[in-house]
Order: sequence, then C-alpha cells, then structure tokens
Amino acid sequence: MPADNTLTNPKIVVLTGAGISAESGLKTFRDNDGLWENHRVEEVATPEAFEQNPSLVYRFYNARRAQLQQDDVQPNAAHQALAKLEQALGDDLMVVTQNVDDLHERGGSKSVYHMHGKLLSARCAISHQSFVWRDSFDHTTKCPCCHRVTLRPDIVWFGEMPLYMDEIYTALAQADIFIAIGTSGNVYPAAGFVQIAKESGAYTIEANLAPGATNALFDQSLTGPASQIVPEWVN
Ligand SMILES: CC(C)NC(=O)[C@H](Cc1c[nH]c2ccccc12)NC(=O)[C@H](CCCC/N=C(/NCCC(=O)O)S[C@H]1O[C@H](COP(=O)(O)OP(=O)(O)OC[C@H]2O[C@@H](n3cnc4c(N)ncnc43)[C@H](O)[C@@H]2O)[C@@H](O)[C@H]1O)NC(=O)OCc1ccccc1
Repeated sequence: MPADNTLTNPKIVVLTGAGISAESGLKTFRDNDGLWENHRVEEVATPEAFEQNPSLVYRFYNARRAQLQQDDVQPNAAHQALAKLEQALGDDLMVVTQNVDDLHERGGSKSVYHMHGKLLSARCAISHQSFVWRDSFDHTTKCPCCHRVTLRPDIVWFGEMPLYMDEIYTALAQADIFIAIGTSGNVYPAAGFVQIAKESGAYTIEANLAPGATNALFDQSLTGPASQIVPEWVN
C-alpha cells in the first residue's frame, strides 16, 4: 500500500489494460503486432469498418468472444486481488478497465467501469440500450426493442467517446492514489488519466511488465507480471 500510510481509507482509482488479462490467456493488443487476420486492430475497431463491412467486424468480436469463453481462460491473482481490495475499501475504490472481457467480474469485482465496452453484450445503435450477448446475434439481428435497426457490438471504437467519462473524471479529481495496471499508455483518453490524477495531487503508480509510454509521469513503478505485483501491492 502507498508510501505515506497515513491515509486510513484512501480514495483509489485503478485503471487496467490488456496486460492484467495476459496471464489469463488473452492476447494483448501489442501481441501479433496489433494485427487480427492481417487487419490493424484500429481498422476493424471503428464505426467506419462496421458501416462498410459489419460481418467482418462481427467475425472479429466473435473470435474474441470464443477466446474469452475457452475453459482455460480464467481470472488470475491480479483480478482476485482487486476484488479483495474492493471488499476492504468499498466505494473508496473505483476500478476502470479498458478491457472488454469479463475477468474482473469473474474474479469477484462487483463494480467495474468498462470505459471501452463489453464483449458479452450488444447495443441498439439508436437507444444505446445494451442486451446480453446471444450467439444467435449477427449483423442482421434487429434490436429486440425498436425492431428498427440492427444491433451493434457494445464496444467503444476508435473515434467514439468512451463510457463513464464524467464519473471517471470526478473520481480522478478526488483520488489519493491512481494506479495503472497492464496498460501501455498509447490509447487516449485513458492514457491521459495519470496527468489528471497527478494535477489533483494523487500519488501515481504504474504496475506493468515493462515501463509504458507515459511511465515518466508516474511517482512509482512496480515492474513484473500483474498476477505477482498486484497482490503484493494490495497486501
Ligand atoms: C491508437 C491511439 C493513438 N488512438 C487513440 O488514442 C484514439 C484517438 C485519439 C484521441 N485522443 C488522442 C490524443 C492523442 C492521440 C490520439 C488520440 N482514441 C480514441 O479514438 C478514443 C477511443 C479509444 C477506444 C478504442 N477502443 C478500444 N478497445 C475497444 C475495442 C476492442 O477492444 O476491440 S482501445 C483498446 O486498445 C487499447 C490497448 O491498450 P492496452 O490495454 O494498454 O494494451 P496493450 O496491448 O497496448 O499493452 C499491454 C500492456 O500490458 C503490459 N503487460 C503485458 N503482459 C503483462 C503482464 N503479465 N503483467 C503486467 N503487464 C503486462 C505490456 O507491457 C503493455 O504495456 C485499450 O484501450 C483497449 O481497450 N476515443 C476518443 O478519443 O473519442 C473522442 C474523445 C476525446 C476526448 C475525451 C473523450 C473522447
């Protein structure tokens, strides 16, 4: 826990990225050089790609869902340690993830802000209402509510506004501690959270296998596999 252990119930904001799920068997974006079937991820994860070729985008996310639902893909000690921290801190802890997998929840976390959406739900392109994913869904599935438009993956694509930005900015402004776990700091606005936390006086920690693109902005670096360094930090 933080250097100055004067804080009894510190307000903590945790930001996680693909690195926290790497040891659970999920590829990070940097693996395979960010390519999927020779498509740059930034190419298939855009509203334009969905407009032009919805079945390609559905195939991309079906492949990610299939990977997530493999038996050997399970939450690891880092996910479980954050769930334990949530029990200790309650509302003083906010877990924000860039990940679209459900490993935080399967690791026991009750409150997780998926700022880039979720794999296991679909969304109506008009009402933005979310529906639990069904394998019968494809690029022709109509919204069960308005029956007017097709459902789209419940994912925040490049060029789209991430979710929960007001709640996140409010929490960053009140944070005593900000820790970024398993993220390379290349994608904004998430990569900018450390700067906002710092400006509001928070103590900032980067926990990663290797220093990320914004490492210099952090007060402290914890280096190693998340399943090791996160439980050590929590205990
Ligand atoms: C590529 C980048 C330059 N582009 C952007 O950032 C763009 C454009 C942009 C906006 N502002 C900018 C400013 C400057 C430059 C560019 C921009 N951003 C956007 O379009 C965003 C939307 C971005 C979201 C796109 N969707 C995703 N995901 C869902 C899809 C899907 O999943 O398919 S992004 C996706 O990529 C990112 C991948 O990054 P990481 O998770 O960090 O993963 P990565 O593989 O890179 O790194 C893994 C790390 O883990 C470490 N690691 C590996 N193993 C382990 C291990 N075992 N233990 C510990 N660590 C480990 C590695 O060392 C490494 O450091 C994640 O965010 C992930 O969610 N929208 C937006 O800006 O809207 C307007 C706006 C403006 C202001 C305020 C609000 C809104």
